[in-house]
Amino acid sequence: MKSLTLAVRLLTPAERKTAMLIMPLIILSGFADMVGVAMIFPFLKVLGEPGLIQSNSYLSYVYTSGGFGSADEFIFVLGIVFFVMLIATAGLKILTVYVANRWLEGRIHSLSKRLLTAYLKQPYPFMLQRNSSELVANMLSETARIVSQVFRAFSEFVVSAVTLFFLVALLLVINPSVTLLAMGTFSALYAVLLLSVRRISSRLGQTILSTNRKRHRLAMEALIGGKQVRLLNRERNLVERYSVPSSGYANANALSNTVRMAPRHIIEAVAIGGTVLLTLFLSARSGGTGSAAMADMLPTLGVFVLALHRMMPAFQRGYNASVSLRLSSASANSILDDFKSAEDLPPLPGAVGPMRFRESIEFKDVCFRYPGAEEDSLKNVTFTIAAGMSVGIVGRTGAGKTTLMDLILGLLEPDRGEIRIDGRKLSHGEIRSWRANVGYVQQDIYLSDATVAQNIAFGVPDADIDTGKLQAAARMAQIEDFILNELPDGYETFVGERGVRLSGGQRQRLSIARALYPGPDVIVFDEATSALDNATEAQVMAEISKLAGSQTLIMVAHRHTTVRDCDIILTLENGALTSIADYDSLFGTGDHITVAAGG
Ligand SMILES: Nc1ncnc2c1ncn2[C@@H]1O[C@H](COP(=O)(O)OP(=O)(O)OP(=O)(O)O)[C@@H](O)[C@H]1O
Repeated sequence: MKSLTLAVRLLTPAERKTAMLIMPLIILSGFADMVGVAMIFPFLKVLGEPGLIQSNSYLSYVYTSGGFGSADEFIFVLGIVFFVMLIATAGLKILTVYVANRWLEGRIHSLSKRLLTAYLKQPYPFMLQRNSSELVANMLSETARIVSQVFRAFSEFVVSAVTLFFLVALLLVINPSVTLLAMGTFSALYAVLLLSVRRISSRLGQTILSTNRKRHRLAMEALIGGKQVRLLNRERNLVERYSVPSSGYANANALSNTVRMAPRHIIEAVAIGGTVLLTLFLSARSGGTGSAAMADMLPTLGVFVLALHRMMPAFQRGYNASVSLRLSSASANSILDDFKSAEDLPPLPGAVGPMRFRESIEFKDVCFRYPGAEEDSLKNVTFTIAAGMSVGIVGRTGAGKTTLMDLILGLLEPDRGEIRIDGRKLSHGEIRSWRANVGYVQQDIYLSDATVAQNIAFGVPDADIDTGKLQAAARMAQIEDFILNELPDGYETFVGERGVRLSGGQRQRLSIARALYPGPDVIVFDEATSALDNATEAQVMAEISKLAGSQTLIMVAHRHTTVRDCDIILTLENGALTSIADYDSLFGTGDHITVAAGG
C-alpha cells in the first residue's frame, strides 16, 4: 500500500484525475468482454431448443413485438445481434487499449519532462554535485520502468479483477462453499508468497537502480571520453568495468522477473492438484467413480476447473502488480526526491533580455565556498573592471580561476560580499539577464549534430535565427570566409558528430562566433586557446584582440602568452587575489604592482 501511494504521488493531480476517468472505461471493457463471451450460451441454447422462444417470457415478448415471421428468422436476427455485439466489444477493447496505452506512454513522457525541468530549475552547483549520467538514467530509464512495472501492471490487474468479480459471482451461485474455499486458498497462498518476497523485491529494486546508474555512467565515460580511452589503452578495462554493473543489472532483472512469475507455476500446481484431490474426495464420498452421484457432480466440477483457470490470471496480475510496486519503490523514491528538491524553485523563465552594462564590473569582498567544501574557494576578492577592458586571470592549478570565472558568468553567486554592475549590486533576480549579456568561449566547444548556422545560434529555434546577426558574428570571429568558401553548403553545412570535421582552430572560431551571436557586452574566454598549437593560438589571439574596446574581454589562462595583450592581469593564489598588474609588470620586469586582497 505504501508503495502504491508512492507511485501515485509521482503523478500530478491532473494525471490522477485522468487515470480515474480511464478506470471506468477499463472496467466497462472487462465487463463487455464477459458479456460478449456469455452471450454465446443463450444463442446456442435457443438454436438447440427453439421452443424456448415461446416458453421464455422475455424471448416471446421480443419475438411478438419485433414482428418475426418464424423461429428461424428470429434465430438469424439473434445471431446477427450477437455478432454485432462482439464487433462492438472488440471496438471498445481496442479503444480501451489505445486510451490506456496513450495514458501510460504519456506518463513516461511527462515524468521525464518534469524531471528535466526539475534538473534545469536547479542552480548550477547542483550540476557540480550530481552525476549527469545518473540524471539521464533517471529521466530515460527509471521513468519507463515505473510506468511499465507499476502503472501498466496495476491497470492489467484492474482488468482481470473485473473478470474475477463476475466469475466469483457466477461460482457463488453454483456452489458457494467450494467457491469460498477456492478463493480463501488462493488468497492465502498469494498472501504468503507476497510476504515472503517482500524483502527480496525491495533489495532487487535497489540493485536494479544502482546497477542501471553505473551502467549509464560507464557507457558515457567510454563513449564521450572516447579519445582518452583509446590514448590510454583503456578500452578493455572499460569493457570489463562496464560488464560488472551490466551483468548485475541483467541478473537482478532476471531474478525479479522470476520472483514475479514463479508463483504462477506454484499456484497452477496447487490449483490443479487441489482439483484432483477434491475430485477424489467427492468421489469417495459419493460412492466411487461410475456412481450416479459422481456423474451428477461432473458438470459442476467442469465449470469449476474452467473458472479456476480464468481466475488465476487475475490473482497472478494482482500479485505481479504488488511485487512490481515494491521493485520500483527505490526508483520512485529517487525520482520523488528530485521532484521535491525542485518544488519550491521558481518556474523556468522564457528568454530574458540582456542586462547591459556601461561602466564597470566590480567585485567587493567576494567569498565563495562550494557546497560541502571545508574551505572558501574564493576569499575576499575585490577588483574593478572598466567597460571595454581586456582582463587576464592567471594562477596555479586550484587557485580559483574557474570559480572566479563562474561568478563573473553568473553561474555561481557569492556567499559573502557582492558583485556590482555599473555600481549597483547584482541581485539574484537579475542574474539571468546578466548571463544574457555575457558570452562564453570554452576550451572544447560542444558542437551539436546540426548546421553551422544552428551551431552558432545555439538553442535558437530555426525560424528565429537572425541572418544578419549570424553573419556579423561569423565575420567578427574570422570564420565567415571559411564557411562561405570552403564548406559545401555554407551556413547550412552539417557539423558535429556526424558532420564535417573541423580543425581545432575552426572549432574555436565557431565557439567565438557562438559567444558573439547574442551581442554580449562581455566575453569570457575559458582557457580558450590552450588546446591550440602556438601558431593557431597566435592567430586566434590576434582575432580576439580585434574585439577589444568594443567588448569587455576576460581571459582565464594558464599560459602567459594568452594574456600578453590584456590591459590588466588578475593573479589568484589559493583563492585570494594577490595582484592586479599589466603584463610587463607581472612577467616582464618583475616590478609588478601588488594589490592587497580585499583592499
Ligand atoms: N565542485 C567543487 N566542489 C568542491 N570544491 C571545488 C569544486 N570545484 C572546485 N573546487 C575547489 O575550489 C578550488 C578552486 O578551484 P578552481 O577550479 O576554481 O581552480 P582553477 O584555478 O580553475 O584550477 P585549474 O587551473 O586547475 O582549472 C580548488 O581547491 C578546488 O578543489
